[in-house]
Amino acid sequence: QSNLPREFTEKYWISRKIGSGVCGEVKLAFERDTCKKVAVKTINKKDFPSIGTATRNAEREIEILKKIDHPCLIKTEDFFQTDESYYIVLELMEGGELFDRVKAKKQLDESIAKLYFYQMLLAVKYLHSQGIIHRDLKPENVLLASDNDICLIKITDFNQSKILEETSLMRTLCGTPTYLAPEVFTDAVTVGYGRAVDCWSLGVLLFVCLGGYPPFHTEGTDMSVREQITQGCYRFLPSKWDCISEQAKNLVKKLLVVDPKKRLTIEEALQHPWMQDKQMKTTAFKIMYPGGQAPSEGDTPSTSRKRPLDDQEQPPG
Ligand SMILES: CCC/C(=N\NC(=N)N)c1ccc(NC(=O)c2cc3cc(OC)ccc3[nH]2)cc1
Repeated sequence: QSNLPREFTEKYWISRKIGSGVCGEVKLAFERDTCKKVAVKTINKKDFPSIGTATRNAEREIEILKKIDHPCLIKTEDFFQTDESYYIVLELMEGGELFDRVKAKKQLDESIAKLYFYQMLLAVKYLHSQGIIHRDLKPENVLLASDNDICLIKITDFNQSKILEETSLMRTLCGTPTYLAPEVFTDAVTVGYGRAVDCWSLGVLLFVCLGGYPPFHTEGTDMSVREQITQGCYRFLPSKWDCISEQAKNLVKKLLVVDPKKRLTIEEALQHPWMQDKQMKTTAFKIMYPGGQAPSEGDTPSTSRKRPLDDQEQPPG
């Protein structure tokens, strides 16, 4: 054990390593008084090229982790730090990473992939509503609550996330443009599509869950992965995709659109025919809100909704 803070070891008993990421590892731990199982993510401050960004990144991630509140986003339970590392105590997701589940199953049943994808859409919709772009959505960063196929998922790892704040361009475009050059307007039209990067990644995630292999990869082609992505060049291999519905394929196609302005938004993905599945949504709400009612106006101030939950988050009538 690298020198864990004393107040940490007084409260928790560290067991074994359960996952490892690029910037630190995840260990299983037990809260001494309650014997409750938790996950402890260690983020080493020194494992980064430029020390400054590491600490700033980790502090921003911790700021995000403390601010977010959604059933499909990882929650922190406790937090410690030493000069070398941050120790973040998290709810334990016993099912591990979606990456390993897809690998073990080869490809997910369409109904299971739909249940997980619906939860991912609601989680990312919530993040975007809080002005946060994840920017690193991948199967390694989607955790499963249990070993059952029907289970809650949570998105994690906000290391690459970005908090959208008001920009000087926004303030400029509010004023009278008497002296404003034309290119400020023409360049401005592409501004505000930061969220679209998460929609592309969700398209790749859905492709991997359904097909069991990534749409853009190295083997079997002489195009670089970069070229495949910039040209939107991928294939539905018949052996893997013949058993999958046209509607599912259609949603993948509409997310893996190269032009961010033409790509489906989260809202549009939630409206897609493949997502109009009352039984799946009923199941999703039961695992997301086991206590019963989904939050509505006012009783969960932390969601600070400007308007009542639209039909996406209301339990299906
Ligand atoms: C610090 C919180 C965000 C974070 N990573 N952040 C980052 N990489 N900068 C992060 C990254 C990974 C995890 N992973 C887990 O909690 C986890 C639980 C688990 C259980 C497993 O088997 C039972 C296997 C892998 C697991 N990972 C939790 C949080």
